[in-house]
Amino acid sequence: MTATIAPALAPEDLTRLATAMALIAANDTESVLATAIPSLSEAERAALAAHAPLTHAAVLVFPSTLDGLGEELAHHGIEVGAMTPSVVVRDRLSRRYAVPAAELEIRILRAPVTDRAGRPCELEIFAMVTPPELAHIAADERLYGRENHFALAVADADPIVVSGLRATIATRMRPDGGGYNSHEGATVLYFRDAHHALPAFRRMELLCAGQFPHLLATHQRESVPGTQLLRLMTGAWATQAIATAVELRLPDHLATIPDLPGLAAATGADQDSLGRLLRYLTTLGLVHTSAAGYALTDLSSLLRSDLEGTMRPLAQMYGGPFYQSFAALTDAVRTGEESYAKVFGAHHFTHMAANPELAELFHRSMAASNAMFTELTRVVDFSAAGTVIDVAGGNGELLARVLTANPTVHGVLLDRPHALATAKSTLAPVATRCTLVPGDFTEAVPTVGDVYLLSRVLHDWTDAQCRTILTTCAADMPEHAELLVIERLLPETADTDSLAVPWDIHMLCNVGGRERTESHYRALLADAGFELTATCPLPLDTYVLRARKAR
Ligand SMILES: C[S@@+](CC[C@H](N)C(=O)[O-])C[C@H]1O[C@@H](n2cnc3c(N)ncnc32)[C@H](O)[C@@H]1O
Repeated sequence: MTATIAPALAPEDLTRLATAMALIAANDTESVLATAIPSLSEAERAALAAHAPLTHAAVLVFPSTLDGLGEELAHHGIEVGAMTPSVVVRDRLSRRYAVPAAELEIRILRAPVTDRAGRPCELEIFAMVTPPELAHIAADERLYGRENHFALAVADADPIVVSGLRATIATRMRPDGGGYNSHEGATVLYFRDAHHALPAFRRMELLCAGQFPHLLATHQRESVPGTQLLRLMTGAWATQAIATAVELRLPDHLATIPDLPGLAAATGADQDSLGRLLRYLTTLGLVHTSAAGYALTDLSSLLRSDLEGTMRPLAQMYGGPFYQSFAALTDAVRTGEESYAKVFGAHHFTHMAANPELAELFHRSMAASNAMFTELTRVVDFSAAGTVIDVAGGNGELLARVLTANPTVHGVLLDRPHALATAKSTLAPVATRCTLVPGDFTEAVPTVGDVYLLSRVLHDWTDAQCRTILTTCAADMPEHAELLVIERLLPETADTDSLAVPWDIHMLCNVGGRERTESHYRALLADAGFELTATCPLPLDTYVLRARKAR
């Protein structure tokens, strides 16, 4: 006589198991990746699939007992192998529901299934023995399915491969904990996209044979949302640490002095405090610390004052005047008016005009982005241009580069009188081919040019003001002349990272302007009678937009 099996599984859990099996049957590695992480490029998806194919879909169920569970599952067509204890999911539930881990009995069972491509996969079943006093866990987990996931198994798990795969997924899905299961000799890393439209695709597991304690620790830290939030909230500390470093001329001294007492003596700083600053700068990637002492990194080398195109003035501006105006960002967001004018009593450009020293620092800071200027002379062929007009060219850094790279070209620098004062020395090496013209681009620009530059000008102004500037240019430029607009471009879609996004806030705060998308600039140019003919990328997320008068 066959013994009757008392059912241990609730009907809703059987339904959930059937749904998970159907999901695997309807998917394969490619489709799971395409659905779960749609922003992956085709190449990334193919590489991920090659390194870590789909291995299982997991469901957490709540039997009253483990006795007879295998037979009951078999009765429903789910043939499972041996049970192993769960460690990671048990610990997650223990933390989530404040129940001691020792009081949770969870086993892992696996049933072979095939995906839609006919590849062998598994249904992974976490079975948590659920006495009545733990019924609330079952109810909550069934409702939210927090432990449901698809898993990718890393074929040849080594630390480099695992860290690369982890980094690729972590740019799209948030790290969501993980652990090492000693019973299975495997590390699991979870990721989550809480906003994914399909609940079944909200979690992903990277299953790696072996132990990766360092990687796991990083993943666990990143999984705590508070860690990331603390880093973000204290971003201003990094701004100030860098400003302090340049104030003390630390990057200059680090070039020759490796030891703390020597650095403290050279900078005139308190040794203990300087040591603490150096430790923070090390975590920011600005100082290299080793047994040999302290040294500059590629990043902090850019802050040396003797470097051509040094970024030191930028560090001084961001840690100085712009730091103060950013403190009033709330006001700018509330009113739509730039906070700089409220903090300093005048619009940015008026304030600069009245403060020559600050204006000089500002213009040097603008010139610090010389990487984009150098590239512009490579991307655009200026050699056939008789005259290049740099409209609001600041301290002449860009025009100097254009004229130096093109020995037959003449240049005209138009700007406010105070800006021209700072331009004379920059343009001294090409002075015989260059004219400085004080003026106002809302009234007139020189009429003799073949190429007109508007570099980082339009982003300082509202759309209406941009139309005035562009209309003035269109009216005064010869028919054949080309207009080159150099700006950061806001991404047309939300999923692309760009420096233009934070700089848009910078513009709001400091000048009352804005960063724009390419299509926004195209429309502004069209309003003034220009047509955009090409857009070419430059370093530091900037672009040159090439335009001609529409015919
Ligand atoms: C952000 S800076 C850009 C400087 C330079 N083109 C560059 O890319 O480094 C803006 C420039 O616009 C100039 N400017 C502001 N108002 C102006 C006006 N009404 N007419 C001409 N230039 C003006 C400022 O003096 C400043 O040099």
